[in-house]
Amino acid sequence: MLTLEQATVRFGGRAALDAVDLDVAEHEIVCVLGPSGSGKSTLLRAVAGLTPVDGGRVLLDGADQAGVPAHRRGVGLMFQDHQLFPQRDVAGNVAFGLRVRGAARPERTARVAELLELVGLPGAQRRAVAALSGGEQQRVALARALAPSPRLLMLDEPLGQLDRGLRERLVAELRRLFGRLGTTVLAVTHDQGEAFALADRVVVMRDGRIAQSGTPREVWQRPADEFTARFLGFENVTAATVRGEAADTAWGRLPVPAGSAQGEHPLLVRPAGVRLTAPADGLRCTVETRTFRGHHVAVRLRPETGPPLEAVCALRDTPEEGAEVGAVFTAQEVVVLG
Ligand SMILES: Nc1ncnc2c1ncn2[C@@H]1O[C@H](COP(=O)(O)OP(=O)(O)OP(=O)(O)O)[C@@H](O)[C@H]1O
Repeated sequence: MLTLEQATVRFGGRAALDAVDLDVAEHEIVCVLGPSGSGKSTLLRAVAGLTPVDGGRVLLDGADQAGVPAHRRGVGLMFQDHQLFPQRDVAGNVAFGLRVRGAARPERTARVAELLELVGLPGAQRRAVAALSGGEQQRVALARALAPSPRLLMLDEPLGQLDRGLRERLVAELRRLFGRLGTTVLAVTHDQGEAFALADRVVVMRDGRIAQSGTPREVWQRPADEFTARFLGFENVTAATVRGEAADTAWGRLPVPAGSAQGEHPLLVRPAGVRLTAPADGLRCTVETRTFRGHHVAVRLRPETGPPLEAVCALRDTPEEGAEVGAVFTAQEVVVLG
């Protein structure tokens, strides 16, 4: 339903969006992920019609949007800081887009009630927005964006201001809600957890280009390159020379899955692929730090050769800080990167 063809936006000669091709299907939830300045907001603004494209095309349902102003594109926008109208009550905020569209009062009243029910704030019509919690304000902003039934809903860091626990809850709620409504969503976030929990498809951006696009599982399991792997928080990345099902690296010779690309490539070992043994049975390492993460412990190792390694251990198997251990690598958790 949304197509970008070679979409380009330049600011003073520099491309913030650089010949981007992207398709979003009806009912799909796509999350654009990337570091600060990678062009995520520019992408949203170009689709919304708030920033004109300098090259390429934006199509909605097959129609080129060149020259179509933002308010005629039929897209809903929800920004990071909600931008609720503080002088209006909840109903006044939710009804805003409906009023702009000229909906009659009975229709507005019914729609506002329906939406507040949907976002989990039934009966909140007359409450003052200033008196709402951050999570409640976020729900009101969402109801307001959904009110005119946009064909495409765009969210820019929708949960940016909220604390982690609330974000995790809301993200699960949002996914269920969008699924039920069949909403097509293009969301932007720099938070991987949020993107992976919300999206059917994740698009990773770097310097105005798409570095990788795939299902959360695909991107997580097979990051396309070193940039994406590091951006996702993987630290066990090193240069490697791959021959057959083995790779020579600074950590010694590692097993790699059959069919891996051959020759010189960066190589990623997921932390689950680093198993701890007796020092003599693997790469000798010193345990530097241990970080408790609920059901497991992240262990940072200083190997006798090569960069630091991150491993995960079960709570009861965790070695002491300062202990000498051996590291053994599991081929299934090794990814030869592009
Ligand atoms: N109006 C503007 N004028 C000049 N440069 C701009 C403008 N808007 C964005 N840029 C530049 O374009 C690049 C991409 O910015 P953009 O806001 O799209 O990135 P982002 O990925 O959304 O970043 P963040 O996560 O920090 O919001 C940046 O280098 C930014 O400085």
